[in-house]
Amino acid sequence: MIKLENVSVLYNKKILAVDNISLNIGKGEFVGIIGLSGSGKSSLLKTINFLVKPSNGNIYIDDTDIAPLRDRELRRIRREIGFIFQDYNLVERSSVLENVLVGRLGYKSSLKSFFGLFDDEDYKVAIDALKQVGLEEKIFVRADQLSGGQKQRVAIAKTLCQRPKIVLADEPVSSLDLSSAQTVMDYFKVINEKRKITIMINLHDVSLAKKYCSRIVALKSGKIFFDREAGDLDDQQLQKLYQ
Ligand SMILES: Nc1ncnc2c1ncn2[C@@H]1O[C@H](COP(=O)(O)OP(=O)(O)OP(=O)(O)O)[C@@H](O)[C@H]1O
Repeated sequence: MIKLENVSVLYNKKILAVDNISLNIGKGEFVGIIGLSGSGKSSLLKTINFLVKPSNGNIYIDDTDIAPLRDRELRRIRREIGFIFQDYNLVERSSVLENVLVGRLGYKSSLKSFFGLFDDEDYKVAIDALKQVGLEEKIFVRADQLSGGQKQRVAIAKTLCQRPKIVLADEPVSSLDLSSAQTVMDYFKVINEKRKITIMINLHDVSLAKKYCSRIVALKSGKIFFDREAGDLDDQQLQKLYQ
């Protein structure tokens, strides 16, 4: 479903954030990316949907090489790849529903998107998505009145409105306390299991990665340090990773 072949990301012609990574992620996998700060986790995730262009290598989504795609085709592929940010990426002064509807824009003509015109189907999808993350009662509440954990659940609902096949999440729980982080991770698990959405998630907290992910890819200095099933991790390896 996601295939990376010898992918590198070089910033300003000198900082090699991702160093020749090859990786195959199958449909429905829940993959945690771990590693020290600066090891390239964020750059790796962002290069998968071309938020950051790779300086080398090929990226395939469902066997389609995305590098040669023109705007419209790239937009179609990106619509199927949700991206969740650490800082939620919501419009704070807008309601929960308005924020979630933004996830439908990829399905609208440019004119309808410009005027923010949504139809009954859009509202239905948005409300279903909010139910999925247990926030249907907050639908008319302004985003700035929510807790961090609730904001991240709104971000998940917004992404679900895209009807994604893949969700990439960049440190989505690192600003949250443990209990809110677990609640948010529980929702990732639900969308992975119920909707069969493939998830790649960057996590600082190894215990969360072990608890929720089926596979863990560890990065060190932009390279894969290890790649294994979550159940196979051992403390020695983790010690080496974080040395
Ligand atoms: N836009 C950018 N321009 C220049 N250098 C960058 C840029 N983004 C990241 N870097 C550098 O690339 C390297 C990898 O950063 P990246 O953010 O991918 O790592 P990370 O593992 O996600 O770190 P963190 O856990 O702190 O977010 C670092 O040296 C970082 O300073």
